[in-house]
Amino acid sequence: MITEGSNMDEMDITPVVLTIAGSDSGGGAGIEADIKTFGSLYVHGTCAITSVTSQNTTGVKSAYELPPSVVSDQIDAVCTDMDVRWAKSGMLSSADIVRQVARSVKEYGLHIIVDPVMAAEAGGKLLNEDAVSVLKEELLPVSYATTPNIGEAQALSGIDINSREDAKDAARAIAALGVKNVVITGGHSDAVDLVYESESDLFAEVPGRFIEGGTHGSGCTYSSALTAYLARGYSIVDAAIAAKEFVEYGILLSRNVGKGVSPVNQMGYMQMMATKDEVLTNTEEAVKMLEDSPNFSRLVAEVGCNIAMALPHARKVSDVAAVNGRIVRLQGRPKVVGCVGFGASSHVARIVLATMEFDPEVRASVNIKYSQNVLAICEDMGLTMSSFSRAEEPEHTHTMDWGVTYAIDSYGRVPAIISDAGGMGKEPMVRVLGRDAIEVASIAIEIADRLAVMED
Ligand SMILES: Cc1ncc(COP(=O)(O)OP(=O)(O)O)c(N)n1
Ligand SMILES: Cc1nc(C(=O)O)sc1CCOP(=O)(O)O
Repeated sequence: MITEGSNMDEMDITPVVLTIAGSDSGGGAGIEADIKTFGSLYVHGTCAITSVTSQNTTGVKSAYELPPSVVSDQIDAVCTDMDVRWAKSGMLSSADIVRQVARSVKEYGLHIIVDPVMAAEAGGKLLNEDAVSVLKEELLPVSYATTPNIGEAQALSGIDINSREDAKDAARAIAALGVKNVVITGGHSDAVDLVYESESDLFAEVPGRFIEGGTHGSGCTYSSALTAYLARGYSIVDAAIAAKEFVEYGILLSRNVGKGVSPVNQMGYMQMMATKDEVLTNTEEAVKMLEDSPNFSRLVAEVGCNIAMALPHARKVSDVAAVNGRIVRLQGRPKVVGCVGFGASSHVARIVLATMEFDPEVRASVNIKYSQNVLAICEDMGLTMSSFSRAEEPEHTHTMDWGVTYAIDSYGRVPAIISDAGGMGKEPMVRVLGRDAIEVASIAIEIADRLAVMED
């Protein structure tokens, strides 16, 4: 129940952040991207619009610049009413607007993150040429951070960036203008972001991955996520790590709207967090089912068992939930050691990741003890089956990646069961595959129950 008191408490702790930027009618970049990002990161977003662009996924068609006094009126309205400490700027359009923003930043003591937006990816100028020098001379000296991409960093520093060392030189040159922190995004030839803290003269590298998907508005989304995390008390490096992850999920879950470059989905991160909870809950329930099944102890392998379920679009072991200490046999019963978390499994997680390369819907697996009886029961249950032989494994591969790929390739599609008869010092194993952890646990328990009937 929301009472007046609890609402007030919430208002007391919600940071208010301000974006000073242009509007993108296509809803992918600019103010629209910023406000959606702020909302999904639990800060209250406010705005001062600098320019109204008629824009879509194919580019900027026209821009209607607002007078600097209208920009400052909006900033005044917000800052005289609310406790605004953190702000960001995006499209500033003209030298006069840049000058006005610098004045307002000083007047209200704002910690501003300047995204030095110069042009839209799909085409369209967003900052007049004569405004660049004003940005360097008047706004950056009063800024907390700036987030140029490689092209913008070159334009601000005058340094050609062809290597990580060049990027470091450029970051130092930009910081010399007076801005405290410089975050160069996008890497030179990789997805690494560079964070430079001028006060300590320290660099941090934030690794990333190239993600296929819509990227329109990625710069705006990154800088607004960075601002939101800073407003929530993160350090500049932690905020840069978190903002990168936010944008990666936004690109991954972008929706295919428009005829050009699809916009980043600023709700993607929230959706992924909700999905993470679902995957954890499903895996935890499945683990409990196995622990509560006395017959499952018959299927506990010598090396122990693990049950794993991956996030949709999983690419790495840390995208897969499993038991962090495996399931073992203790006094004739299955016993879960540890708890369920992401990145907890190596073997079963790799089985799932290799399977998802063929069928992204098959996101779960459990390994069980190998025996001829188990294989006969699987056949009897009508489960589709394939296998691999460790003797055929080439050198320098990971058995789980190679074996699963081999078994699926030779069967022609993803089967429900993949087995191997073991090798020198390697236990033979059966793996059950399915859409979620509860499904594979149910199949494993049915196999265990049938095995009990067969053997007793
Ligand atoms: C109004 C407006 N502001 C900024 C941009 C540039 O956005 P960015 O996030 O750099 O993304 P791209 O447009 O380059 O894809 C913009 N387009 N419009
Ligand atoms: C050691 C081992 N090998 C397996 C196989 O399927 O061959 S399953 C397994 C145990 C589970 O390992 P983890 O906790 O790394 O997923």
